[in-house]
Amino acid sequence: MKREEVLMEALPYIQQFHGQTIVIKLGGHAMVDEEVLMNAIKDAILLHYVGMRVVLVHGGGPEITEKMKALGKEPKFVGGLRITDDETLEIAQMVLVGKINDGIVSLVARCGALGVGLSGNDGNLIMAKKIGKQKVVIGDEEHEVDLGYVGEIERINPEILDTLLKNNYIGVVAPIAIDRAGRSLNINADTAAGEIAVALGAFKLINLTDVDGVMDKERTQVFRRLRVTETEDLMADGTISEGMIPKIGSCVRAVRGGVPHAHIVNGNKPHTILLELFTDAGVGTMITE
Ligand SMILES: Nc1ncnc2c1ncn2[C@@H]1O[C@H](COP(=O)(O)OP(=O)(O)O)[C@@H](O)[C@H]1O
Ligand SMILES: CC(=O)N[C@@H](CCC(=O)OP(=O)(O)O)C(=O)O
Repeated sequence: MKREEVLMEALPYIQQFHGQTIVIKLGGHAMVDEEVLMNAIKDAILLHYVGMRVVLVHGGGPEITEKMKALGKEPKFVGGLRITDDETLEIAQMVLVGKINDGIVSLVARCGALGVGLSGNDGNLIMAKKIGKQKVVIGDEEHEVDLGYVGEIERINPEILDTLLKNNYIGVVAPIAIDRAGRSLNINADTAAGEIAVALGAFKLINLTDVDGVMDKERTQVFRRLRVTETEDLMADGTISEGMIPKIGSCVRAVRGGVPHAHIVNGNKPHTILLELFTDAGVGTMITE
């Protein structure tokens, strides 16, 4: 395709997206490779300059795990959620808020835009309550495990993000929430991104991961478009498993909550966000109601 044709193919999308809000979840694996992260941020900045209101919600699970191990702590998960004691919460806050969030804001600045870093504590952005005890089956026996300082989201107060977006900043959000008593809780970043997309009335939620999208059971083909009911069938027959479950969960929450499209794309390949949004064919999976 000629260069002018590529640009003209993007025009109707640019017109449609202008002034709309987009929430991009940066997956934990992208966080350990600066080049991968930089490519995603460059795409986000292009979206910002074509007039979209951009919010980046990041993970950092692999880095929290690494830091815990370095400090002699063994990471444990129940249903994909990290069991979080006092010390783990401190490590998670250090890694997510102190390191990763700040690092992303710096990269945004290096790419020529202004980012503001927030955790869910800021302006009561993400309010949550402790999940508490969860049932797990070990062998033949059912046990109850207390997840500790892990939160389930009760409410998003998007005013602080709205204020930043209105003033032309890119919002960068770490997955830490605050409870009613003002204590911090660790929350899953996919869930946070879905809830924030709903609360902001976003036009799109993009979830970046390490595969090309939602794939069939044999992992040979990517589904380009899926309806919520189809994702439910793929969950029921085990096609969607492991780390893909919370991603689909947050996409389903988002589209059910009024976000017209949620996308899952490969963050390890350069500029997949732009190719998914600005080309007719797309490159990942688009989920709609
Ligand atoms: N149907 C599916 N299609 C694609 N990937 C799947 C599917 N089911 C499970 N997965 C797994 O989900 C993983 C993505 O989740 P995860 O590793 O948690 O990503 P991230 O760290 O980017 O948040 C993929 O690498 C893949 O192993
Ligand atoms: C409660 C819980 O599990 N919180 C996550 C927060 C980070 C996250 O979600 O990071 P990814 O997107 O990289 O998985 C954790 O501690 O790993």
